Parts: sequence; structure tokens; C-alpha cells
Amino acid sequence: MPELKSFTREEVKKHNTPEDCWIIIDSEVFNMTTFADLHPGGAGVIMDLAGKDATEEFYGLHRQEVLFKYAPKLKIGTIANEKPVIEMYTPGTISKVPYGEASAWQGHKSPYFTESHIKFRSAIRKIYDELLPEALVNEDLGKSPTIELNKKLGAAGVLAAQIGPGPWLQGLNLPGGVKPEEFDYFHEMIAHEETARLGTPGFADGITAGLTIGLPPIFNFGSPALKSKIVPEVLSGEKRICLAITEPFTGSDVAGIRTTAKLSADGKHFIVNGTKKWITNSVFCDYFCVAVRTAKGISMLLVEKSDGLEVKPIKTSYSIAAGTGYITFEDVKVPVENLLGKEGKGFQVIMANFNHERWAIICGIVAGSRHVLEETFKWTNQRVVFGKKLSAQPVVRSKLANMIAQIESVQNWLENITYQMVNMSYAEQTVKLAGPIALLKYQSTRVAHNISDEATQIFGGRGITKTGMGRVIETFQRTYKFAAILGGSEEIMQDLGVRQALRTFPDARL
Ligand code: HEM
Repeated sequence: MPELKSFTREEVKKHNTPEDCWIIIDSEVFNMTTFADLHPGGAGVIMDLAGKDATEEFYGLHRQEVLFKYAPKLKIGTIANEKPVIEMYTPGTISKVPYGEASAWQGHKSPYFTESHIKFRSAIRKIYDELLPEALVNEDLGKSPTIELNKKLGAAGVLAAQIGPGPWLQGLNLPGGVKPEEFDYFHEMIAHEETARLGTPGFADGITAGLTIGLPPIFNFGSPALKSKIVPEVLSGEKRICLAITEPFTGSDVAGIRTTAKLSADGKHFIVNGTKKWITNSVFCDYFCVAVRTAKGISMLLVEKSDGLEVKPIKTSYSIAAGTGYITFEDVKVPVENLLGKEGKGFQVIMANFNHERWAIICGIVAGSRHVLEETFKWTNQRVVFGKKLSAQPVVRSKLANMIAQIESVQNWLENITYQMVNMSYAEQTVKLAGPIALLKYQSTRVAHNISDEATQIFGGRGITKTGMGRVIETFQRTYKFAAILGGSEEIMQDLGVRQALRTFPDARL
């Protein structure tokens, strides 16, 4: 890094040739002489501003992260007696952009959140902010999280934070120094929100998706021996797990699964045969929670990676970093002790698990939508078109209003449902919350659809460009559909929500 000096604006003006080119960005001085020819936007645009203040032009075309990356090489000093006016982001910071965070984080009263949640969010956001450069590169290259990173996040408590409160947290570190006994579903909600806020859905799913949905069947339905072996291995990041339900012939229609598990002649093993499709994390997993058909009906089995089990990556519309795969089972031997719940009662295991999975998806998609809103709000306040900020156009304000109103409504419903989860037993949640969670999932992904659409229109070409100002919007509009399909499609969610309501319908008449 060059030694930093203090200059006057008059001095900077003199450095205005290709051989000696300086510019000012927010009272900081950059020597662009060597970099101009390497500049992705070309040398010409830099030379037009040589010796001048380029703050507005810079922020009209670049994300702040460009400065984080290049300032150490290019910054040579500051303008005397001036201070930067634009806030530089520091890891872990809570956004001050209106509606950039849920209201509790922007000075409004909340019946739900405490100091413990506040320190938890800051800590986990800091961890993810520091991970972002690596996440962006790997998302682009399709490189899944390494086991070393997994272990690091395990040690920091990021993995444990994705699966809710319970005895499995005892003795573990959690972000922000939150004690295991303090940890509740609002902490977990924050963990899912922050994971989504990374804005690298493939890589983020590579870290958390498998265990969020694959571990609960173990601790809710596994034998004590299975629990004590597998849960600590996964939460420490040493081993990875996934949930394998969907098949080439069966999506939301879970009852139609064809993968079979036949008892061996000695009664000691199930022999599994069949296929599973779209299984997140399966490419690099050690453990698979698999829905199978046994002599007694649908059952759930924990299958370890072993002979006869093969996984091929599937290229979806987001990054293959998520390790989404197609699994084939050919005479895979699984000990009968690996049965989760009772034989023939797998449907109950799957259904009970779905509530948590769907709720986690909602937390992520609502946070992802809010992140898009935040980015769009910032953009409309900095982008100048027809001589005015975008936010000066009534049509743009109308779009922002639409986005804000929709995001706030699903956020508030989510907080209400999360409060129910905090205060209900697992069994009560299973009965009472399946319908509301299904309807909220449906509504949240409709909101994501609308927000994605409005944001992409506002960002224009940048909303369909992978790097640069619209990066977050481009990723979101390419990937939000995952949430509308995975864990139960919108159509199934609508239907389930109303059917659940009809089950408790009183004999009420008009
Ligand atoms: C410290 C100074 C600067 C650095 C480090 C820098 C760096 C970059 C980088 C990394 C990109 C690619 C962004 C992407 O990922 O899409 C870019 C694009 C660009 N830059 Fe710069 N830049 C600087 C200053 C400027 C200035 C003063 C201008 C003058 C207008 C400028 C004009 C552009 C343009 C037109 C593009 C293409 C933007 C687009 O595709 O929309 N840059 N710059």
C-alpha cells in the first residue's frame, strides 16, 4: 500500500495526463496512471476525469466493494481539511437504508426481539460479510464450500444456528456468545435471513441447506445411538448430511415415491434400490436421509455414503456450488438400526420435517427479497437519469411503495408464526402451523416474484448482468424460483393451507 499523503484539490488538478493521472473519490486521492489501461470500463472514461473529482461518476457505476478491493493499491492520500461524506460499509453493520432491515432493527418497538437477538445478528452478519469475497468467487466458479470452511463455520456456531433450539446445542459456541439455553426460533430465523443475505444462493446452500433439512429427522426420530454419533459430527462441520425425498417420477406427490428398501434374509439390513433427484448437497455429502418404500409403506432411512450409492451433479439455474445431485442406489446395504421413526410411518417424519423446512425457506426468501429492496432503494437514490435521481420519478416511487408494502406484510406474518413456534411444543406446531406456514410460503414466494420483477425493471440492463451494480438483483431474479418450488410448490402450498383450515372448520353457517 502506498504511503498516504495530504493534497490540495489544486495539486490534484495538475495530474491530468495519461502519464500522470490522479482522481478524487469522496475526498480520497487515487493514482490511476497504471490502472487506467487495465480498467474494465476502459482508460478513456478515466482520462476524461483526470485531475478531477470523480465521486458521482464512480458511484453511478460501481459498488463500494470495488473500492475495498482496489483502494489498497491505488489510494495515495486524502484532500486536506476534507472528510469523506459517504459511509463505508464495515462488516456486521445493520443497514440504515429505510426498510433495508425489519423494523425491529431500525428503531421500532418489537415484542419479539431482545438484546440477545441483536448481538446474534451482528455477529453472524460479520462472519458472512467476511466470507463474501470467497462466496462470490465460488458461486461463479461453481466450487462447493470446502470441508475446512465447513469446520470453521461449525466452530463458530454458524451451522448449529440453522437447526433450532434443543439439547443438541449444549456445549456448543454460538455466534455473538449467545448461550445455548437462550437460543430460540427467532435466533434461527436470523441465521436463515443472514445466510440468504449473502446473495450467493448456491454457495450458501452448499453450507447450510443440507443440514437444515437433513438433520432434524435424525434428532427428532433417530435412535439415541444415531443421534449421539451424527448430530455432533454434522454440527462441527466434519461431516455433511442431506435430505433425499424427490425422485424423477415424484416431486410434491411424495406418496408416489418408488425407491425401495427390502429387508435382507437375516433381517439385519435394508437393501435400497432406486433414484433421487434434485438433492441439495448430495454431491459432497456423507449422510443421506432417504424416503423409501418398505413392506410396511413409506419409511425414512439414514444411509451412509457406501458402495452402490452414486451421485451425479445436476446443473440448475443457480450455482453448482450447492452440490445438487442425482442419486442412484443399487443394492445399498443399510443397517435396520438406521430407521428413522417407525417402519411404514415415514410419511409422518417427512410431514413433520416439512414445517421446519418451509419456515426456513420463508426466512431466506423474505430476507433475500428485502436485500433486493435495499439495493434498489439505494440505486434509485444514487442513479441520475434525465437530470434527476431515479427516486424523483413518481413511477419509480410507486414501484418502491409496492415493494415495501409487500415485504413488510410477509415479514410481520413470519414474525408472528415464529412466535408461535417459540411458544408451542413440536407436536403442537405440527398440528397448528402446517396450514399457516404453507400459506405464508406461498405468499412469500409471490412477493419475491413481484419484488424481483420491479427491481429488475428499475435496474434495467444491470439487473440482468452478473457483476457490477445489479449483481444482487441479477442473482435473485435468476434464483428466487427455487423457493417457489422446493419444499412444496406454490400450488401445493395454497391447497394444503386451505385443506388444513377446512379440517378444523366449525359447524358455522351464514
Ligand atoms: C478507483 C477508481 C476505479 C476503480 C478501482 C474502478 C474499477 C472498475 C471495475 C472493477 C469495473 C468492473 C465492474 C463490474 O464488475 O462490472 C469498472 C467498470 C467501469 N468503470 Fe470503473 N473504476 C474506477 C473509476 C472509474 C471512474 C472514475 C469512471 C468514470 C466514469 C469509471 C467508469 C467505469 C465504467 C463506465 C465501467 C463499466 C460499468 C458498467 O459496465 O456498467 N470507473 N470499474
